[in-house]
Amino acid sequence: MTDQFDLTDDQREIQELARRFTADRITPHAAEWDETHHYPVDVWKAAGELGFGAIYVSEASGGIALGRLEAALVMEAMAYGCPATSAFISIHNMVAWMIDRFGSAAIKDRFLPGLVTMETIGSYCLTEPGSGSDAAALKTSARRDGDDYVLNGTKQFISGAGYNDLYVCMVRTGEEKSRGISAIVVEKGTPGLSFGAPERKLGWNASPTAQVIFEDCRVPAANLVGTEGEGFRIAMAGLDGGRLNIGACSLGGAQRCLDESIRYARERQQFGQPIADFQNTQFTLADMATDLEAARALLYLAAAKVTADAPDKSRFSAMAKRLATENGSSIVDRALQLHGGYGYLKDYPIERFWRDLRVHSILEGTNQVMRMIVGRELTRQ
Ligand SMILES: CCCCCCCC(=O)SCCNC(=O)CCNC(=O)[C@H](O)C(C)(C)COP(=O)(O)OP(=O)(O)OC[C@H]1O[C@@H](n2cnc3c(N)ncnc32)[C@H](O)[C@@H]1OP(=O)(O)O
Repeated sequence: MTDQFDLTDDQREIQELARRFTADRITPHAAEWDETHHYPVDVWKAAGELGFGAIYVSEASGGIALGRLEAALVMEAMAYGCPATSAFISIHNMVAWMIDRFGSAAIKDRFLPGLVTMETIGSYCLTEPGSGSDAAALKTSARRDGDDYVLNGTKQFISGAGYNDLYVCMVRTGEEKSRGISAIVVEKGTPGLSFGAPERKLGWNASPTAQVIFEDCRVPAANLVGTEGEGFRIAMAGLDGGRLNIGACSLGGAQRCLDESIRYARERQQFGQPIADFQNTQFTLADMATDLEAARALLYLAAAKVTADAPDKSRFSAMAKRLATENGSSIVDRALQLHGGYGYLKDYPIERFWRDLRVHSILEGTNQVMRMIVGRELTRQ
């Protein structure tokens, strides 16, 4: 359990704060949000007041300047109630950090105060209809025209599209594949910016997903994050942290399903005894707990490496994301099996976690891309 990990008092404090927030504001409503596809913006604002919108943004920019382990603790705690909500907070934190870490003083002053409090909410726009895993093949163009860039193209699978206020978009400003990409902030309401119809999904219903469409969308050149051509590296650096957070969301969801399974196994009677007394149940629970702790240990180690900016941080982040999301889905699947027919019903929370966690092996880099990152680094001369 997390409690046995050697956390500092400050880390326990933020973990406890996130757990209380989740118990009060997220868990009681998560099933309804899933059912009604509700995007809980009011809950974001309350999370922002606690500093959860800018967990690893510097104090100079108004953030709470904690490390990636603290961020993982918050994501994990929130995902215990609703993985989709927690994952959305993760994306917002990634966007705020990218602006803080790479943005000019002017764009930090302009955009970070709202992002930090979650008065304004940010989206991350990398994927396109024709470029998913091969992100550097993106085509959305940004042509320089005077003091502006003029954007044309479409971004795909964008969380919060149409609802959120700021879109950090990776766009093509040059010919060279990854070095011809820049990052730019586009504000909602900019002429030429529109959104596709909401995607109909298996899960993650509390987080809307749609296309972001640019048609001669004129954006001030001052909105560039970093320098021209730096966008791909900024996008990848953001994902080093984002992938940890998604892994942490899987840990939180899996922990909830393990706890629900233990409770159910003690209560459910079959063949004259609680199913918890059967060796099959005990072995299943034992494996679920072991797989969860193994993934958690690797993820916390990876978080420490990203905080320390260690040379192997990207590899560890990829390994941790892969293990936590795969173990997470497998734990939830076993929880569903242990619940029998009831696990398949919406009367129990398991099926929602099963649907929500499934996408974590796909987004913020498929687990095949995670293996590619690890394999490349291991075999590099
Ligand atoms: C409900 C919704 C369902 C679907 C949701 C989908 C949501 C999303 O879309 S989230 C976005 C997910 N997309 C991804 O994760 C993209 C996956 N792909 C990748 O990560 C990369 O393209 C990857 C790893 C395959 C590498 O690509 P590749 O084109 O070979 O680039 P590569 O040569 O490694 O690197 C190019 C440059 O970036 C730099 N770079 C690479 N990784 C990093 C990093 N982690 N940090 C900093 N710089 C980096 C490299 O050093 C290199 O720099 P330089 O040009 O100076 O040498």
